Amino acid sequence: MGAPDLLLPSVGPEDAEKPLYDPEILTRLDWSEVTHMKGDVTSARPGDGLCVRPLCKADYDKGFLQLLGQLTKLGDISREKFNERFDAMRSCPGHYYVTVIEDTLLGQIVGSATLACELKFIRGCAKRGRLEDVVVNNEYRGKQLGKLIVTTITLLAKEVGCYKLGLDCKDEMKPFYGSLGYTSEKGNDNTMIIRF
Ligand SMILES: CC(=O)SCCNC(=O)CCNC(=O)[C@H](O)C(C)(C)COP(=O)(O)OP(=O)(O)OC[C@H]1O[C@@H](n2cnc3c(N)ncnc32)[C@H](O)[C@@H]1OP(=O)(O)O
Repeated sequence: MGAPDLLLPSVGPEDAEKPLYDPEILTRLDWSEVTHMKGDVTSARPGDGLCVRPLCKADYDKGFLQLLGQLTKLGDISREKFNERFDAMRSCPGHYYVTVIEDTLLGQIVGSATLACELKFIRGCAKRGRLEDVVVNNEYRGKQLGKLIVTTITLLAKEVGCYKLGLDCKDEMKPFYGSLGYTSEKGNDNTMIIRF
C-alpha cells in the first residue's frame, strides 16, 4: 500500500455538496407581499446564472471566505478548520442558516447572509432570529443582490418560526435596512456590546 496522498481533499464529493440546511425550506418562502424587488426577482428567480442556496463545504473553493473578507477581518482559515465549523453548525439543525448567492457561470459565491436562531424560554419558548454577516461581492453591488439576500433571510426567519429578527449595523446602513422593513424600536435603538 502506498503512502496516503496528502493532497486529497478532506471530504468526498458527496459531502462537499451537502447543504448546511434543507434547501427545500427556500422553496416555501412567501414572496407574494414583497414589493421592493425590481423585475420580480426572488430567491427562486434571482437572475441569469445566479442561484440562492444554503452554504456547502465546496464553497470553500468558490471564494466564500474571500467574500466574507470584504465584510470584516477573516483570519487564517484552513480547509480543515472551515469543515469543522461547518460540521458543528450542521450538527445543530434549526440554528444556522448560512445562505449564499452563487454566480453559477463562474462558480463563485457573490453574496451571503446568515440567519442565526436563538431558542428562548420567554414568550412561550419562542425562537428569535439574528441577521448576520450580510455581504455582496464589491463587483456585484448595486444590482439588488443585497436586497435579495436580506429579504431571503427575512422570509426564512418567518418560515422557520422566529417571532422577530434583529441585526446590528452601522448608522450609514440604517437606510438600507429601513428600505427592507427593519425599524429601530422607540427608546431602544442602541445596541451595546462588550468585546473580548
Ligand atoms: C447585519 C450586517 O451584516 S451589517 C453589514 C452589512 N454589510 C456590509 O457593510 C459589507 C459591505 N457592503 C456590502 O456588501 C453591500 O454594499 C451591501 C450588502 C450592504 C448592499 O449590497 P448591494 O447588492 O450593493 O445592495 P442593493 O443593490 O440590493 O442595494 C439596495 C439599495 O440599498 C442602497 N444601499 C446599498 N448599500 C448601501 C449602503 N452602504 N448605505 C446606504 N444605502 C445602501 C442602494 O443604493 C440601493 O438603493 P435603491 O434600491 O434605491 O437603488
